[in-house]
Amino acid sequence: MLIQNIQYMTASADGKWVVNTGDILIKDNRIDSIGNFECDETVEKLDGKGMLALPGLVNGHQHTPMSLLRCYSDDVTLMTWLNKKMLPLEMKMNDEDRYWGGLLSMAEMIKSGTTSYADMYIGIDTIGEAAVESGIRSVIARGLIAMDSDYEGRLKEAANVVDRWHGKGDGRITTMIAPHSPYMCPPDFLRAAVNLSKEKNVPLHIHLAETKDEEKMIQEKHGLRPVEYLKQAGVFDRHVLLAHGVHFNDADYETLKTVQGGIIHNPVSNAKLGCGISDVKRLMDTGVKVGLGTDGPASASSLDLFLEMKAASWFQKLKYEEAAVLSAHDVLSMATQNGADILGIGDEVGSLTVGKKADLLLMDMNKLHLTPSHEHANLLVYSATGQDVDTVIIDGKIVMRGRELKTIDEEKVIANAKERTKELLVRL
Ligand SMILES: N[C@@H](CCSC[C@H]1O[C@@H](n2cnc3c(=O)[nH]cnc32)[C@H](O)[C@@H]1O)C(=O)O
Ligand SMILES: [Zn+2]
Repeated sequence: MLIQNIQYMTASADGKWVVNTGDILIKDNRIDSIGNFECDETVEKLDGKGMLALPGLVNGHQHTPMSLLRCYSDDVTLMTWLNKKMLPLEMKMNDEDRYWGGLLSMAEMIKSGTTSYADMYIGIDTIGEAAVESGIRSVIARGLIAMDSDYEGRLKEAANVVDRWHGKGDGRITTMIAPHSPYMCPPDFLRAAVNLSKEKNVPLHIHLAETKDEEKMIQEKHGLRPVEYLKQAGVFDRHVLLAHGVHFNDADYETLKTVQGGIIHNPVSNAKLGCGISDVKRLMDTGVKVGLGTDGPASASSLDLFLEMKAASWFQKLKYEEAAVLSAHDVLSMATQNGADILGIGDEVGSLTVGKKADLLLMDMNKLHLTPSHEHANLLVYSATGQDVDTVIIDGKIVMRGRELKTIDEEKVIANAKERTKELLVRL
């Protein structure tokens, strides 16, 4: 496929995003070359005039089936939301619910420009199926909570997810091991999860330092800070995706200095659940990689990463009372290459680079709110929304064109998601 006459964004070594114009040639599932070409008529052409190409966005932390619980419980603290509202309903969810909820999330993500994302949930087989069907790039993991004593069964399920799914969907599906959080995993269970990630040679995915309550709980139970607790269990010996990272002290930043992987910042979820504002500037100054995520649709309520980019930048500027903090350029890198690196797929995706997998979006720039274009990075972060994404290509395949999904029947997903939700509520 040849995308002709397109403006495209690449990040230079100093972290600044620049715009170029040319043609992008995609062969099979990779970016073959970028420049100016003539191709014969056998090559599919895509006119890029008026469009701006970007690397596909990476949503680094998700619980896709929770789309069925969107706006079911809001305006309460995290621990009330999770224990009183989410978990009881999630216990009643079946595979069919998770399939349609998963697909609903994937459709929403693709429509707003997300091409890769990380999922932590249960009933992963149905999520895997939905991911393969939708064409999205997905890093899936069985969320591990020590709710009963069947640790072995849960760890086995997590291992099975890796065995069955790693590399599926033409390599679009990869896997992780996901102990839920310090407060949901006792030490031996957490250590067993770390060992499993070693054994299976896949990264870890865990919630960390999301609330002050968490800090208190871990202190009371184990006499440690959440970061120390993870350190003692060997979490930082592995590549790890740490979701949230809001509450750290000086010693924590010191520990995080050498972390492989990094923090996925979920500003909208953190704001809505009243958790606090992660110190992204300090993390970055410390040398910790920071990516962006929405968290589940029941906490963020929207899966539009363009909204997260705005929130990330706004909140840091407010926190520091300094407009120069967390520029649009930094935020674009968080939503692309940084996220891809933290998901362990940064060699393959995250930038428009020859040889990488062809995951990209074409933004329709012919819009009132995107006119004029002095500085594209600023325009993308501060003015654009997911609705401005016109075309999405994942793994060399067009999954959306002219805002029409090619792999997912949108109306069918909406109808089924509504139906599943109705039935789920009856079961409660
Ligand atoms: N409930 C499952 C495993 C959970 S996987 C992912 C879990 O993370 C929960 N979750 C979603 N967002 C957040 C968050 O921001 N912090 C903590 N947990 C969350 C969500 O409710 C879901 O139960 C079991 O029975 O084994
Ligand atoms: Zn979460």
